[in-house]
Amino acid sequence: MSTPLRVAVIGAKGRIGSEAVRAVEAAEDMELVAALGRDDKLETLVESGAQVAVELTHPDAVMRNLEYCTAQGIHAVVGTTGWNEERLAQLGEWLKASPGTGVLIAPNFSIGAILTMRFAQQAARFFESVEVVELHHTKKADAPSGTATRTAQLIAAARAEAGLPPQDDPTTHGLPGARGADVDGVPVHAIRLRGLLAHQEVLFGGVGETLTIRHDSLHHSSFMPGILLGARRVVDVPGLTFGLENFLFTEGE
Ligand SMILES: NC(=O)C1=CN([C@@H]2O[C@H](COP(=O)(O)OP(=O)(O)OC[C@H]3O[C@@H](n4cnc5c(N)ncnc54)[C@H](OP(=O)(O)O)[C@@H]3O)[C@@H](O)[C@H]2O)C=CC1
Ligand SMILES: O=C(O)C1=N[C@H](C(=O)O)C[C@H](O)C1
Repeated sequence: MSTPLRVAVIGAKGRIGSEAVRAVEAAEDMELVAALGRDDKLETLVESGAQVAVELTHPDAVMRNLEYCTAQGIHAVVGTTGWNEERLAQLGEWLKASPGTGVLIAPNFSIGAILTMRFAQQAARFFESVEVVELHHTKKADAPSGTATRTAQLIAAARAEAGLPPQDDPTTHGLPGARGADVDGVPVHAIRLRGLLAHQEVLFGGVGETLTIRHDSLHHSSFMPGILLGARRVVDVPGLTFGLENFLFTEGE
């Protein structure tokens, strides 16, 4: 049997982090070498010999953690949200200074959510209207979700590629926010409700018909196969990979 992959989890006491700790412990080809909470030192990652850090913390913490990991040549699988162009550019600089290190940022690790994005991308060019509704638990720090933002960006790119005009919105009266956030011309609505975990609907409208693509993550276990796959693959893919689909689909699929 080959040597197990040495994996650490940062944010190990959180909702998804605690599930990731259990998943890594249960994986036969991995060894959990560190489980870091807010008060633990990042130096533990080096001391424990971690090859991959799974980063599942908070948008306020993720950059500091990744600066450390990339400087130390520790690969990272990142589920934490809150990404924008500026943050990605900064991460790109750190990776440039650390050739050979791989970072995977996955707005969503669940296969259903990745397929939702893919199907939405495919459907986008056929419909005049599209809106995204994401629904999450009440403890979520960011809105709209990373998944909804990514979904809207992919839809907008597909519409632009197909030569579709911007969506017409005749709203001139009402309350600010009623039409949601504008992500590249796609309205995105964020709902926070007790009892929910992570859910998304992509609603398309055309002449006399609508199409709704819906995904529900009912438990944090839905994210685990994606995290484990990311950890196995990221060690062989230097630089930044954005989206788990890059490790799931073959070219042209
Ligand atoms: N990509 C995906 O598929 C998924 C992504 N997520 C994302 O993962 C992130 C975490 O979500 P969730 O588990 O629900 O959040 P939680 O608040 O439950 O967990 C975050 C954990 O990180 C800890 N933490 C905060 N700062 C640091 C730090 N500097 N170092 C180490 N640990 C730290 C927190 O500690 P404390 O408790 O002391 O505050 C907490 O235990 C979010 O950005 C969320 O959107 C979530 C699910 C799926
Ligand atoms: O905070 C969460 O819970 C989730 N965050 C990710 C996101 O913002 O898209 C993934 C999933 O929706 C759960």
